[in-house]
Amino acid sequence: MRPGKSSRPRTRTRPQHADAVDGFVIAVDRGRYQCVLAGAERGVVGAELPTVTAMRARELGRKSVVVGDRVSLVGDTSGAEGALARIVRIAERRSVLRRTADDDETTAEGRLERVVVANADQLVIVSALADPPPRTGFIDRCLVAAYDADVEPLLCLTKADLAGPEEVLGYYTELELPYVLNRPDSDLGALRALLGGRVSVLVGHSGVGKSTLVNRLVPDALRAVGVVSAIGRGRHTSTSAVALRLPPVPGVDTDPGWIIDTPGIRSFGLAHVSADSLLHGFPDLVEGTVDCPPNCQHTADEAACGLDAWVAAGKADPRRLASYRRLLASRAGEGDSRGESDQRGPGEGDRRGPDE
Ligand SMILES: Nc1nc2c(ncn2[C@@H]2O[C@H](COP(=O)(O)OP(=O)(O)OP(=O)(O)O)[C@@H](O)[C@H]2O)c(=O)[nH]1
Ligand SMILES: [Zn+2]
Repeated sequence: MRPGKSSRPRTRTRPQHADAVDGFVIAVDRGRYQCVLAGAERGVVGAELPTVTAMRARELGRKSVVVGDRVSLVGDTSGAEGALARIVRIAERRSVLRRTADDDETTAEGRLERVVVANADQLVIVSALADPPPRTGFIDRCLVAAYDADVEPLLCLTKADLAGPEEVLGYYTELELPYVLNRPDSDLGALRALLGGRVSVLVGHSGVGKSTLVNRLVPDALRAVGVVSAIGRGRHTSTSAVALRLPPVPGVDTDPGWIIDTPGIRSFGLAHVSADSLLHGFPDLVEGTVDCPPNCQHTADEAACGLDAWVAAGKADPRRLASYRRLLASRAGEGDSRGESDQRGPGEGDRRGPDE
């Protein structure tokens, strides 16, 4: 079952792991990591996507491994039943998305690990146009998380058969936000094209039609092979993010991409995002801050904040400023309520915080 085992040197302290193979982490469940070997990841067409189960090598120390991580694997990477490989290296992450403080406090993994997804290229913000009505506050929060993580946002507006997109799109006119409209009978071609060649994270509130969309994008059969049989093994899994391989588009030779579904993630945390970075989620407001006093927190109680005049002059939608300030306040709350170290260091005690 384990080719070459007897002929290999069995030193446990090989410094470099020259024989390590590259893998892509698609699911995490109770200290076990499901990885797809590089190569298989791109090349496999059809149902079978072989996965390797791995655990963390002790040498990783306290470094976490999350879905989307590119890792180096040693040991038994055959993927055979019962085989266990070891993750010995985590490649530098090109992006990191963190969850909010209140998500998934019930598991040890959830409490310890705030990073949910690494190396995403795109954040697909799924929002219904009706039933439930769109929540721009949620979309704004996701946009901030995306810009902060250097992940491209894509607005996916579902239930377009129930309501038009004009109001939502009107709110975002200044942003030139890429978007797709979805209805039960719509052709997914445009969306698939935007997902091609990338790792895209899907996020959305309950009821917006995210599962419906994921089911249409990735047929059940593919998922059963890719993840359920690999980690489910008949028991309930506590996984909070799962990468799913998109099926190849007939007649198209390019990489169809991956989607990462985030069933347990209600939103993304912004406690680590500075007030100025938060502003990057509101490019329509940025210019309005050029005349702000130094260290302006841009909150409503900053008497000299330039944003009030900017909005009063009709340069931006007042709802956008209100949304920005709500996020500023909630971000401070996230840090406070969970005892997380917030942005204001002890040395800054004489400066008032954003929400006080
Ligand atoms: N009219 C309409 N209904 C839809 C559409 N997409 C999904 N639905 C319905 O909306 C409801 C919620 O869809 P789900 O896919 O379960 O929503 P979800 O976002 O996954 O929500 P959770 O399962 O709670 O996480 C279901 O009754 C779907 O049939 C759509 O495009 N148009
Ligand atoms: Zn200001």
